[in-house]
Amino acid sequence: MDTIFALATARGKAGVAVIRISGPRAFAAAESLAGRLPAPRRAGLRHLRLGAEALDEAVVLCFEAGASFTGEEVAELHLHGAVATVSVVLRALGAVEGLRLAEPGEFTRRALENGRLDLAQVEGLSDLIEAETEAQRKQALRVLSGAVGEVVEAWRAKLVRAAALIEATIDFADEEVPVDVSPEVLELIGEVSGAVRAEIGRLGAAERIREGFEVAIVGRPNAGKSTLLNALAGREAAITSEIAGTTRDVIEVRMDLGGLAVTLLDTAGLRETEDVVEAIGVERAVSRAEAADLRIFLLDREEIPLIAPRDGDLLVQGKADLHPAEGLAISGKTGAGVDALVAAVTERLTERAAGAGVMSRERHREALARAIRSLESARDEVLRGGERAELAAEGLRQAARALESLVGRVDVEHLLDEIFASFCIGK
Ligand SMILES: Nc1nc2c(c(=O)[nH]1)N(C=O)[C@@H](CNc1ccc(C(=O)N[C@@H](CCC(=O)O)C(=O)O)cc1)CN2
Ligand SMILES: Nc1nc2c(ncn2[C@@H]2O[C@H](COP(=O)(O)OP(=O)(O)OP(=O)(O)O)[C@@H](O)[C@H]2O)c(=O)[nH]1
Ligand SMILES: [Mg+2]
Repeated sequence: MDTIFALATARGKAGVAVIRISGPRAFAAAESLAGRLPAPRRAGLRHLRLGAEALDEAVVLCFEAGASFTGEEVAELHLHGAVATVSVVLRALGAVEGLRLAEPGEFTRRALENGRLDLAQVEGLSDLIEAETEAQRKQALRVLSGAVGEVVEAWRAKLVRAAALIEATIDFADEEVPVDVSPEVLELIGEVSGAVRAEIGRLGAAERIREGFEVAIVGRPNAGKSTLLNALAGREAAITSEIAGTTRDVIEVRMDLGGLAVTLLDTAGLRETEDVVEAIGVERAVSRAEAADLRIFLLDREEIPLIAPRDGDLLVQGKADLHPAEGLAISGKTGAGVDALVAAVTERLTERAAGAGVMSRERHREALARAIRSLESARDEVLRGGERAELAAEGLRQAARALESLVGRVDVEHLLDEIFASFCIGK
């Protein structure tokens, strides 16, 4: 097994920079620079030297194999965060026999291989590092702490019990008065499918928290959509003008609304048009608005929107500084009503986010759907009864395997490269 090392903190000038070394030669490598190492899990201040050359004065922290993040020997060098310091220490480590630079996510991959984290926790760790808002941080931390593994284990235990009940009747099929286990088996299958379906129902909201909700501003040309976007963004993200048909491309602005990641979309004004380029813009506006989680319809007075609002969408009167208005009314120009609009959007999205479960990816949705299919076929076999018991038990085992793939106990080798490719070096 190679010993790997990398800068674990962000690149560039910083107060402190941490280089992490993991593998069988981690302590030996750290010792070659730092001299006598502090006791494991005790920080010690050391002069790092390469021969006679002083490299830095650093804090050194060691974790023994079996009690570290990766499960291997880990040594950390907490350096002064100068670009030149990091660079000279990385070079010195690269010259140590048996050491090489880590690939992206390789420390975490080792943690997975050594059973320190399950696959869902690895995804949670990846999400945690990507987290920019409070909701993302909370959701990722829950997953990193093993929330997915806990639900999966509870479901799996029920399926294992149901399969065992069936197996028992197969083994004792010759008895005079066979016990009918099917009510209990059906009950267990029903409980697990109900819970799995509920989790599928909560997955969309969790996915939105992870990726961000999309909120589209739509309305007729000149309604003031781009002006509103700029007011919300606090900067001139979109061009505005008195010429109808100014916006053509969809303009995206990322925001944090009450701890939720939101991508706000400014779109082309909706109208029939001879202008080929504008028409493409209108087409994009319609399709992005339809796909968005929420639409803000910016209306002229008494105007009927060109696409249909859905339940929960916001109908807002624009240019409220020019005309008296009722209900939700804003002026992108003066800023009047913008705070109330933000509050209304935040309230609606917060309501949806409240329905989030612990699973948040397409991979999870697929595994849950596979589990449901196997549970349905198992239930059908139980209901048919008699000779089909073996098939019912097999369906239950398949469902259990689908659930286990969530935490990576089976068939996930092919997923790993993709998952780790998105990690930074040093994680
Ligand atoms: N300096 C430093 N800070 C860090 C990390 C790190 O690697 N180094 N982490 C990196 O992500 C996070 C903390 N995660 C960690 C997870 C497990 C262990 C660890 O040593 N686990 C052992 C001992 C557990 C214990 O003492 O209770 C184990 O699980 O056996 C360390 C850090 C955030 N802060
Ligand atoms: N008085 C007033 N004028 C506004 C307001 N919002 C926008 N305008 C003006 O209305 C015109 C159109 O504004 P835009 O924000 O470009 O309108 P838009 O909806 O993005 O238009 P398209 O991109 O063409 O669809 C500009 O001259 C703005 O200055 C407002 O709240 N009050
Ligand atoms: Mg515009």
